[in-house]
Amino acid sequence: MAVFTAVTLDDLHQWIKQFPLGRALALDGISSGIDNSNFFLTTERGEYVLTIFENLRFEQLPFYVQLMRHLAERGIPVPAPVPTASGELVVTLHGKPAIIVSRLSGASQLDPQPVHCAEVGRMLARMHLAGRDFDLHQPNLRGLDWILATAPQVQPYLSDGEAALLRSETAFQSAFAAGSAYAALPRGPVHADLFRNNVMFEGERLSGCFDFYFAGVDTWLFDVAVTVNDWCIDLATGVLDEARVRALLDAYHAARPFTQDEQAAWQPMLRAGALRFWLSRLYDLHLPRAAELLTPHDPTHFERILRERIERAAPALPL
Ligand SMILES: Nc1ncnc2c1ncn2[C@@H]1O[C@H](COP(=O)(O)OP(=O)(O)O)[C@@H](O)[C@H]1O
Ligand SMILES: N[C@@H](CCOP(=O)(O)O)C(=O)O
Repeated sequence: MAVFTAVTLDDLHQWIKQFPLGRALALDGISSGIDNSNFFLTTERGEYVLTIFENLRFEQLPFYVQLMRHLAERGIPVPAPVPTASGELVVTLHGKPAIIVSRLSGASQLDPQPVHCAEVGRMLARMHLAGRDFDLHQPNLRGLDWILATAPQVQPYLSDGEAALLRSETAFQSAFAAGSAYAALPRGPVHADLFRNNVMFEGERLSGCFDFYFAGVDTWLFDVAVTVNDWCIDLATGVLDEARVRALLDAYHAARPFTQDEQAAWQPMLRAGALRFWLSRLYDLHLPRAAELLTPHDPTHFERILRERIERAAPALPL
């Protein structure tokens, strides 16, 4: 998509002076992405990305932007927000919240092999460990509370089979979340949307990850499940590819060993990760946001994944 909000170099001539970046030399809209207006920005000091937030309000941004800064300062390859001379990370441009962040190198790897999955697993474990001393708290806004509030809204639009699955899985997840194993799971800041299109590689080296705008505090295992459900599957069927699952989980485990409680929670958590995105895609399809001008992602993709996780156990977490 897109650029919802047009910006020109002239618009930036005075505006950019609040940043220690020198003059703006070039500005190019980025066509991919569906939530915000993003631009590659070249200044006298280097290469950056300018993001104008189309749906998030100012007060919703500190957690995401401060988390990116926290992780970047600890060597995790995420965009580093650029503060203004007065220390502000979020400013206003054309009446909307905007940030400037460092530009990451590389490109998405949409057909990942085990070597790429291992890199993602290693980086994800390091991200979780680096987030332990992050002092802001915001729940995962697409967690169980959101699921229980959203499911009834989409029910009227569903087939009998879809409606039955949604009812049974929300009941299953409510019972799972009320259990002692779930309560014992390690948790902290999670990305919660680490899909292939939000990570970049240079060859086999992971060079960055971005799009922290679904991040929140949740179980680390939820983040692993979301990631495995996108990086380690046959796209046509949702069936897990054992070599890629093993590569991702073994690399994660080597950096941050999984606990016994996580072993017990692994299968239900893969279902939770599938339910979360099946439901958000159903919502976007049947109840699109006013600003939603694009073809939403296909919900059936995650219905298939959920049914597959229910019917067939995934490879276990490494001990
Ligand atoms: N810091 C960055 N460095 C390099 N490319 C980026 C960066 N942030 C975003 N991009 C590019 O912009 C595209 C859209 O970004 P994304 O965050 O997915 O959009 P949206 O904000 O709509 O979710 C990405 O697919 C990527 O190609
Ligand atoms: N990645 C998720 C969430 C929405 O997608 P995005 O392109 O806005 O990151 C999905 O595919 O449903």
